[in-house]
Amino acid sequence: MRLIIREDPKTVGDYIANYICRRINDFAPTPSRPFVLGLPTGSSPIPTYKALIAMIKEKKLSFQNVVTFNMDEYVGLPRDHSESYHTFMFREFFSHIDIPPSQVNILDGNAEDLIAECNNYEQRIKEFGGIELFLGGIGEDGHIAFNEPGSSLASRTRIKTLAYDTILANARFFNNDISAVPRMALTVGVATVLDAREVVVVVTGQRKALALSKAIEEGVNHLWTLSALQMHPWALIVADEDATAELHVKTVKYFKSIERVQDEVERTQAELKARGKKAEEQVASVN
Ligand SMILES: N[C@@H]1[C@@H](O)[C@H](O)[C@@H](COP(=O)(O)O)O[C@@H]1O
Repeated sequence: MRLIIREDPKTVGDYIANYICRRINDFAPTPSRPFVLGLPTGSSPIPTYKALIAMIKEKKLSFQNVVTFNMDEYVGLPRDHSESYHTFMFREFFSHIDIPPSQVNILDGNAEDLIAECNNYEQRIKEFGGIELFLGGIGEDGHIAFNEPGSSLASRTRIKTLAYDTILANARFFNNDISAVPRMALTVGVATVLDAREVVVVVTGQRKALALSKAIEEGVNHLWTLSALQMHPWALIVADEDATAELHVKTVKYFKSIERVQDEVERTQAELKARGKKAEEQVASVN
């Protein structure tokens, strides 16, 4: 697992947006081979969405051949409610970009048969060949998507009862009226996230600091479901300085040094490549 630390939520968002932009452009998606991207809601990914919107407007990136799968949705909240995740995604992201709405997948928390809705979601992900990159956020209790403490690390898309802590945390979106926060949600499972070929998680703010330390400094544990990321072969967490408040100084220094060395390696590789190209050109001009 890699941990990248940036100054604040804005620079975290810029880093992740650049990262996703590079991945999608390198993948060079086409209609028959789209880039399949998993997406979260919450306040943490908003700076990433803002930066991606700017890149798409500047034509550095396109979502024409991107298919998205959102992580979760409340059960029983009307789809057009201002706090449904469906409304959130269109308000904060999809309405501002060039993605055809038919390529957006969001769980339907009002489906007549919620179990069938969850199973079909897993099936649809499979039909697209799996998720290439899953972007996630976390709750204060370390939950990824709505995989609350105690969720099976082998879980798949299903109905989940929300933890009281999550209901309290999300009341801020419902005029601080706890009774207005839905009690249940549909969510991809921990295993659904781990199945993605790459996972990137945004963690910002001091209120996420304990969760971050539990997830990366301690063992894999179902009480902090983000920790399951330790089992993933290609996982990246991008955090701001505030979110590192509970980490050991040694941990922060370690991950910062890894980034420095990685930068050096990449610079050297680029220099060698450029030198090789120049030599090739010289040989070609002599011939
Ligand atoms: N189900 C969502 C999570 O997917 C999200 O990561 C979390 C964090 O939200 P915020 O980024 O606003 O702290 O909120 C909810 O619980």
